[in-house]
Amino acid sequence: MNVQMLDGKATAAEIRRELAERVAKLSATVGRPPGLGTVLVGDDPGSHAYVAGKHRDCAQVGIASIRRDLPADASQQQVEETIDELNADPACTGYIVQLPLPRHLDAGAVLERMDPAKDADGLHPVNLGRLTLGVEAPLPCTPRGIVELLRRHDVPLAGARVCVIGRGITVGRPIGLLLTRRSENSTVTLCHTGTKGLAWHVREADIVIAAAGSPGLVTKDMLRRGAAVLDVGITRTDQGLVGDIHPDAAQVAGWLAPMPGGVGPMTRAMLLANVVEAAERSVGDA
Ligand SMILES: Nc1nc2c(c(=O)[nH]1)N[C@@H](CN(C=O)c1ccc(C(=O)N[C@@H](CCC(=O)O)C(=O)O)cc1)CN2
Repeated sequence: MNVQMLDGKATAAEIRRELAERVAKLSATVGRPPGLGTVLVGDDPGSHAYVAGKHRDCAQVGIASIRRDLPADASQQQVEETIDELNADPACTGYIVQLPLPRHLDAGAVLERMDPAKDADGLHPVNLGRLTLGVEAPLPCTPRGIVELLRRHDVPLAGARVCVIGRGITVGRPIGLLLTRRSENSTVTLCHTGTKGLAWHVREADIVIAAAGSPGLVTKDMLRRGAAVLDVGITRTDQGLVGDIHPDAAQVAGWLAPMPGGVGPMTRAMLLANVVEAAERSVGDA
């Protein structure tokens, strides 16, 4: 089978070029560029790398960066004061709280404290609720990136059977809300560690989205020939990064979003898109 690569790196670069033009227009209209804030708590190397990448992307498209890094032992109160500060900062168009937070912190309370209008990740309960209701809202970055990647590569979505593996807040839970909108019209099955007969569900699917963080979980014998297969799992090992999709899947897949270079770069690009859209909305509201 000749697999078509879903090249997230190239697609994200194209999106950044499109966004840079919109940022230039916004900056001229408003008199200053839109600003993205990040709140990072602790020393997790992966989280540090992702936040650094987000700020590099901002510099590339002309978005201003506001970075708040807190120590691993930061208290709930310290984190919430940082949230209050960003909520009040007019230079901050939107911001994110890098997840996961250290275990001693209440992530739900932190997300709820954000101003929903400044939620660049679409993870505030109000925005997830708006998404559920089908009302305009910033969309969670990875699910939005997945849909954008599939659309820009003409992978058919209407009527497609999608198997999502993983029920996390950033990918597994919200992706079903996006893909079952009338505009996408897919049918989504959400699988997780409690799912019986995972291989059966995967084999039924036209599109498989693996976001379980379980290295090599999906192998070629589980897949329908010609399926679109998206690797969203990232496990850091001594041998480097390992995805949820076994390398042999390329032998039967019709499309493949690899890790690295597939969905990850799209997540970053969609964060920029959310900030630009928030800035455009605020110009419209003024
Ligand atoms: N507040 C949020 N926290 C987290 C999110 C999120 O969307 N919002 N998602 C992930 C981490 N993440 C962005 O924050 C992210 C993950 C992976 C990549 C990426 O580009 N990955 C590379 C490979 C990894 C690497 O090179 O280290 C790739 O797939 O090519 C970008 C962003 C959890 N937390």
